Amino acid sequence: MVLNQYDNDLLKIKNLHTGFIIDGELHNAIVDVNLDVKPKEVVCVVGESGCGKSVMSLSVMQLLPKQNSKISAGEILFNGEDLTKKSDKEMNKVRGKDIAMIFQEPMTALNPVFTIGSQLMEVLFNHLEISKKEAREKAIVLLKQVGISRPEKIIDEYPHQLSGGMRQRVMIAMAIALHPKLLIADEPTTALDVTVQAQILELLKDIQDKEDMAIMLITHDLGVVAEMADRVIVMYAGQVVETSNVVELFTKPKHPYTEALLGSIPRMDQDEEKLNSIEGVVPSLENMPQVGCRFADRCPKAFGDCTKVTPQLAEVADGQYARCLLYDACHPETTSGEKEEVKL
Ligand SMILES: Nc1ncnc2c1ncn2[C@@H]1O[C@H](COP(=O)(O)OP(=O)(O)OP(=O)(O)O)[C@@H](O)[C@H]1O
Repeated sequence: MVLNQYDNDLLKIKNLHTGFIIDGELHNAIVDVNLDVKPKEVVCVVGESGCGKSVMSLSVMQLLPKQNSKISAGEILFNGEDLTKKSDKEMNKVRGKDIAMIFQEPMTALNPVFTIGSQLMEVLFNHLEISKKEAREKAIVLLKQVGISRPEKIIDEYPHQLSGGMRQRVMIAMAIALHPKLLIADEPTTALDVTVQAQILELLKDIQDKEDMAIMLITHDLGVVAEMADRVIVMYAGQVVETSNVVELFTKPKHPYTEALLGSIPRMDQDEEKLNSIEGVVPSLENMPQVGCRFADRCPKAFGDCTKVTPQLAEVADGQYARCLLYDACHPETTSGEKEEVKL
């Protein structure tokens, strides 16, 4: 694939809508998602459970169940080529080689009845014409590269013989085996304890640097975001509600949902007994508001029009985008911080 000289994005998702067929009707799980990942960039996607992070990433990989899901609109451009137009055979070539993915629980991604070596070698055989001996040597090098000591022994072991952290390292080895330009990591450290989590994040950073690889890291952990991200995409109820570089996101969040997420991080100097949380839940697909802001009923800053006018994602500060009527010129914020109702 040749990078389009007019477009410096490695991945560009445009107006993506992906839905599930429930009781014969298509319900969109993600709506009008726009985002991009530049070469070598670490983009973190954050949001509460159920906000569409995984559906978005599985849409990129074309790994959603065909029988009940559908990309109903939009484009997923990778190096300028639309992945939604590719056949299964073409996507098999992209997966692993150009874009790789790791998941939260490596035990579910690894096959328990095959050795680590045979699973790693299979990735190599799928894309490269090499002998068994060469593949085994490459597999050992890869295991070393992800920090597995005694790789010559581990290569012949089965997944259940390894710790959670080692299994995730094996998954990372499989993911980087073919030097992909983009790694999608869906909650890669959630199932691990904190020390192992820190080691895995360190490893991902190190590999990203050495391999010149971009990472789209999906997480609900803002500590991970602060540690890893160049840029952050905040999702809520199937939509991107804010995108910003990491420093601005933490220092000058724009969307009330981002503010609420940041406000729910426990702080050492907090003397309140109760942790801050965002009241309410993300609406289910069947109960998604079709008009207005999807966060309105949980938003402390909501005003009259928020349930009536659907906000669009718009640039609200240099390089910072938010989907919120607070920044719509028709809905000016008063100096007192109160919102004015627009008089038509
Ligand atoms: N196979 C499926 N069939 C029907 N609905 C689904 C399916 N997979 C996901 N959904 C729905 O799509 C919405 C988005 O789910 P998704 O898994 O992308 O959320 P998420 O942000 O990744 O959450 P988590 O952090 O818990 O993984 C949710 O309402 C979920 O119930």
